[in-house]
Amino acid sequence: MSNSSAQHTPMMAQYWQLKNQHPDQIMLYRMGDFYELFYDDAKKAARLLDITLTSRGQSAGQAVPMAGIPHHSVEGYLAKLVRLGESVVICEQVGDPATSKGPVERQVVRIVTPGTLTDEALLDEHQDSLIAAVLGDDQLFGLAVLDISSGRFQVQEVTGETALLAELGRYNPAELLLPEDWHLLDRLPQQRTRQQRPAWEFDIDSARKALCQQFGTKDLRGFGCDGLGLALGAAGCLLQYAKDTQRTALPHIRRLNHEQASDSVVLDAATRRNLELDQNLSGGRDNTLLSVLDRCQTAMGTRLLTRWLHRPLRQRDALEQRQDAIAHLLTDYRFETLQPLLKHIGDTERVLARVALRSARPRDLARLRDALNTLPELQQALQSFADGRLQQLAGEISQFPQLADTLERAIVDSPPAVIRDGGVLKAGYNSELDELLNINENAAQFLLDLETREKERTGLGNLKVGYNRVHGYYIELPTRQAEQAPMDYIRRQTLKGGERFITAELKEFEDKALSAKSRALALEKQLYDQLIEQLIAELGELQLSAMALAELDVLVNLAGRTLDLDLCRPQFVDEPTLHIEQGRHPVVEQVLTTPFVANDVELHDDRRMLIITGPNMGGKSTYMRQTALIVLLAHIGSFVPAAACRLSPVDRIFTRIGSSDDLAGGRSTFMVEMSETANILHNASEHSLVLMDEVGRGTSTFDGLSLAWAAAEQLATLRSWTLFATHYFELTALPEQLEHVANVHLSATEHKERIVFLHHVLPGPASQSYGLAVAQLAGVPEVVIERARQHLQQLEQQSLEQQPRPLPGEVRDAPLQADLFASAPHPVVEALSKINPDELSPRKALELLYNWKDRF
Ligand SMILES: Nc1ncnc2c1ncn2[C@@H]1O[C@H](COP(=O)(O)OP(=O)(O)OP(=O)(O)O)[C@@H](O)[C@H]1O
Repeated sequence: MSNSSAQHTPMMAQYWQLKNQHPDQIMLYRMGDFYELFYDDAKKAARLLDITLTSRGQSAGQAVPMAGIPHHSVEGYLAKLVRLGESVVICEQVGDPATSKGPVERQVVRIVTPGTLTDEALLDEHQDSLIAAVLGDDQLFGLAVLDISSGRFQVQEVTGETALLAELGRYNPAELLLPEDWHLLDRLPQQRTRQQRPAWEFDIDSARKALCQQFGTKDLRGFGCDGLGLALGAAGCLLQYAKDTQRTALPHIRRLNHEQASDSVVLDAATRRNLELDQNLSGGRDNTLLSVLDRCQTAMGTRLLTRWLHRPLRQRDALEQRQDAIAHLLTDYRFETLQPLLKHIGDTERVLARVALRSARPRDLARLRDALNTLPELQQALQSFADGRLQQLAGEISQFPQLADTLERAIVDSPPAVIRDGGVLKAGYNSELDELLNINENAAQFLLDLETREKERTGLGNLKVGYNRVHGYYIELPTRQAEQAPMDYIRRQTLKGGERFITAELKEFEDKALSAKSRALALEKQLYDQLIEQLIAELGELQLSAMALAELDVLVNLAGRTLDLDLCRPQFVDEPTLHIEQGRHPVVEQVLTTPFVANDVELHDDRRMLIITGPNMGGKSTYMRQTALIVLLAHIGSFVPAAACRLSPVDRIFTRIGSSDDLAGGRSTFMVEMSETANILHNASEHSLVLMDEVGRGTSTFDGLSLAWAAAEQLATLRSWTLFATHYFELTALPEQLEHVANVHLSATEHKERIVFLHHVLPGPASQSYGLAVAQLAGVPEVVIERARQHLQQLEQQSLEQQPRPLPGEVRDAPLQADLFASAPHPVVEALSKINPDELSPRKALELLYNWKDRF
């Protein structure tokens, strides 16, 4: 059904005129107190929102399917639709119903899409809400990312598909814009809301112009973006999309940040996931690095800390500045004076974005008022801090005495949620408004007086003066007294038990009161808009202050956490080093009920790889992950969970941990494992930290062992910092062959036939494997364990006969050990072991031979 088909009613004709411009989005069409949905939109919304599908008369000869949402509860429905990945077009009545002929004029005022949200109710305060655009060929990609709820706008060019996917993994945008018919469409992750845009929207020259216009600059040199091509194309498309959806100017988007991959420690998507930075492996937020580290006072602080964790830095200067600031805040517990002040600052960043979009709510302004009122005290505290970065931040946090004063005078202490019904501005802020409100307030007294007067005049004791929204003011008499109403009473309404009247005097009052009320509301709205304009005039300074406040919050938080979690300051050094004394896993140590066993890591130029062996459950993964987390924390400028730490800067952290199917992407466990390994072997350098956990276990023992061996050899050649945990015992021979490789193992012991894990990392290879002991611990039935034990003995015996274990010092080219676990002994061999040839007749022997020949 569309506008083009046959004759519609005037209302439906108007609807189609707007709907045809947004065929793929759900349209909410304002009609009085409801937002209505029609046709397919109604059917879809009924299904998604579980609301009733009805129909509204007929248009063009057919019933019109319809569903409706009360306007005051639209936010909840919007949130649900957007979370389901839908975009929603909001159509409001803009004409005056009293004066319009035919349907009231309507307009699209806003399009709500998953990536362009700014309403507080639709956003998760602890997570950035991003939209990204991407374009490019097989090799070079332009990527632009916008956070419309803060104004942060970033561009970069990335080389290679893996790097692009890693960046998309880092940003995890709620919505992704792509050129139509883009050849790489299928290779991008499925789950995001994607919008395909016409190719011309990515045009680089037009983008350059639009961006300069947005920022009010001649070129993009000031942002270090002039040399970019594809990234600008992506940014141009993104900006246009943001304007289309918001339908208003975007004054808070004031600059473009050019991100360079070389500034940060690269984390690929798998590493981000494996290290459980802000999401655990089951997708939740508990027991993540962020959950342990974040006690920020403001939501914008939490979001900044999350960004830091996802983008560790390589610039030593910047990191040491942060460390100095944390150390300074720790001295004399200075951070404690700032914490309560920062709490008052709130989420200024998002409040300012709503101010810029002119959608700020009264409570936003109240929060901003509280924040601005806190600044003088905060500044005063900062003045006494003699630290470089803290002083810089203090310089960026301005004070806004005039704005603070205006907001203080203007906004009531606890304003209502919306400006619509008034009650937001304080008495005394504007005399005209006060006067209009006075008329209203005096009305109550006037009516009481009138009632007393009329009772006296008429002698009718049951006379009442009242008000109702439809009929206005009235004088009410019970039916039996209505006959006695004076001549000047004009009948207005008959009720069941009474009559309502109006008098000339009451009518005159009503006109004055009602007009005063609507005039007061209009004036209040106008004054409110003026306030917003005043704030917009200082938006740049306000945004700068908010950014600095968020950083201050993160630093104060890191100082606080240093004390609570017993962290130490890591020291960056030039010579290749990774030295950790008594390192701990910050998350595991929080959840354990038993004491955590701290362990050292000692790597340097002559010792770059550790082959880690030990029983299952021994703590290999924990040891490797804690090392990665310590290195990562050092690279965000934080203190780290260890007694001491010295390290040279790393360029990337790679992890090949655990097994996860990528069924949606059509890749098996082993395929995922090998793709990740390939990525590591292609990209690791001598500055990279590589964690390899049980590589090769996804395939047969021979293949797996050979692959693990070769991968370890290659990493040793690349000289990456490598922690290589394995159950292939053969790999413990590697240190004898390769320089700078060493064995360590996780200790365990047996006590009363039960295994006890000590979790200590000790030099040398593990002495035995304990696999069966762990299985027993896990509750595998005793008969199965016993059977496995017999089988193991048999296998070990055979393996010894076929291939003795390497002697210390013996050098081998490649692993040669038998396929220990893949196969049982051949049945012929088994049968042979059971017969005694001396007892066989020649005929029986020949029979057996024929028999075996037939069967095998
Ligand atoms: N240093 C430690 N101190 C105390 N407990 C630890 C320590 N390391 C690990 N653990 C405990 O042991 C459990 C198993 O650790 P982890 O997963 O690291 O073992 P693993 O050797 O990698 O096992 P698998 O080979 O089966 O993967 C952890 O969940 C934790 O409870």
